[in-house]
Amino acid sequence: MFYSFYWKRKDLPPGPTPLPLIGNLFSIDKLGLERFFTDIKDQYGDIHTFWFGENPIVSISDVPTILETFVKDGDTFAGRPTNMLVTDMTRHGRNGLIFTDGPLWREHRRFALHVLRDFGMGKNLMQERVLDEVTILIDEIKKQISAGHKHVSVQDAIDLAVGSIINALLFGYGFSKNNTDEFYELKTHLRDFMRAVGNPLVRFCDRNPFMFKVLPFIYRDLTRTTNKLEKFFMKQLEAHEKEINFDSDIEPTDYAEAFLKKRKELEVEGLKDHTFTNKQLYAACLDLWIAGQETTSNTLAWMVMYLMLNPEVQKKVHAELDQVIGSDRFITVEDKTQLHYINATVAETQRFCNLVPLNVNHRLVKDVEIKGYRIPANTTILHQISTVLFDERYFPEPLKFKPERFLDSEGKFFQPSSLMPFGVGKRACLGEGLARLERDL
Ligand code: HEM
Repeated sequence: MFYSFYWKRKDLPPGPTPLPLIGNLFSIDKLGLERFFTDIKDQYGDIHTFWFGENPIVSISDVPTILETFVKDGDTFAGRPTNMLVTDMTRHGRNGLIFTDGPLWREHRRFALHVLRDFGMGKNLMQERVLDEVTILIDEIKKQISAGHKHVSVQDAIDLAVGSIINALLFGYGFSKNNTDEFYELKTHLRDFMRAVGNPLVRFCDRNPFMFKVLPFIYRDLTRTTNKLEKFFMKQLEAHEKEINFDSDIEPTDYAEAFLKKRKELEVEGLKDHTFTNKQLYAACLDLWIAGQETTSNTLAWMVMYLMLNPEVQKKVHAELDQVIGSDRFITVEDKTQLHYINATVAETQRFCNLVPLNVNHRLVKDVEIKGYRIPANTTILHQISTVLFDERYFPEPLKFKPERFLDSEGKFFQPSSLMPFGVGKRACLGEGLARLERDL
């Protein structure tokens, strides 16, 4: 009792009392993530500790401290927790982009960003792909309306478009033509996978490999869905590998091709001990799919919903579109600087939909002192985006949907540092550029 209620907590920032074994899970379940985090910030201050099982998580909720730590001292805060059984099971060890750290993560984050940038800025390939999907999406919705459908699911159309963009980025083809079945199959696998990963019992045992040995049935669903997903991705990868011309000098046009060509290059150079392995490729594809699909698709679906619920905002958006773009062409990224009210509406959507109520855990790679607390290396720590986005100090009347909060006195859009839906620092969202493109176009 003395250990549970006092000793293990004595040097950490304050927070709600954790129960032995389950930590604060009862309160989180009762209040929901957003309310729980806002309540503990109000009660214990901007730096506090909550517990997932026996694992403490230090959370920072104010912008100046987040910038001082995660941004200014980025490398110190760039680790990911090491003892995560579920991650290791689903990615065959510490592979991929989201949960790796150290040299492997640095090399593959840089590689993925390089690939994304090559498809984006220079050649505008990404913009073309996104605009193709926008055309298909609008045509599909128009088709359903003129066919007299009483219910048109904009969300489904957005979901398919976003899925097509991610798949084209990874494997070079979309889903919007004759292969929608493939998309729905993958969505089903991913849904089952996320359910299995999110199973409270699985989460509870995540950091205790011992539990896996004692209660292997807990992980049955997880193993089954992981196998299905892996089979799906490996089938696509194997088919793709057969089509690639490794002797051609033409630049790769998707991530898998770039990855496989890089591997070939390293092998030709005689480097056998490299990290461009099949396990890494599978895990990176899984991470890019998981991180890039629902996030963007749900943000866009929320935007449509907010416009429906706020007709006065919708009217102003329309007026700006009529004035700046007209009705005979698509918006391109070049138009962005002139669309102040639309930028503000998009920013307010990302604030208000608060897509990541619990940010991804980071790990301190060395001891630090924050606001008088000495926090040892390897402590799990995060910046809590969700409490920042609803903090009165940065966003007065946070529960109101008000695009105007992002317009200055001349009606020009500005983006404050407190608007951080993609996170900040070295581990900020790797797909931010792509997500912005999809969001804006
Ligand atoms: C509206 C859309 C999106 C939002 C709100 C979002 C938000 C985030 C957040 C909050 C993080 C965690 C930051 C942290 O660890 O502190 C993250 C990480 C990540 N995101 Fe996104 N994301 C979005 C779209 C995307 C897209 C489209 C992709 C892929 C193409 C993507 C790929 C990733 C990856 C790979 C990471 C892990 C980065 C790392 O650990 O180094 N995200 N994202």
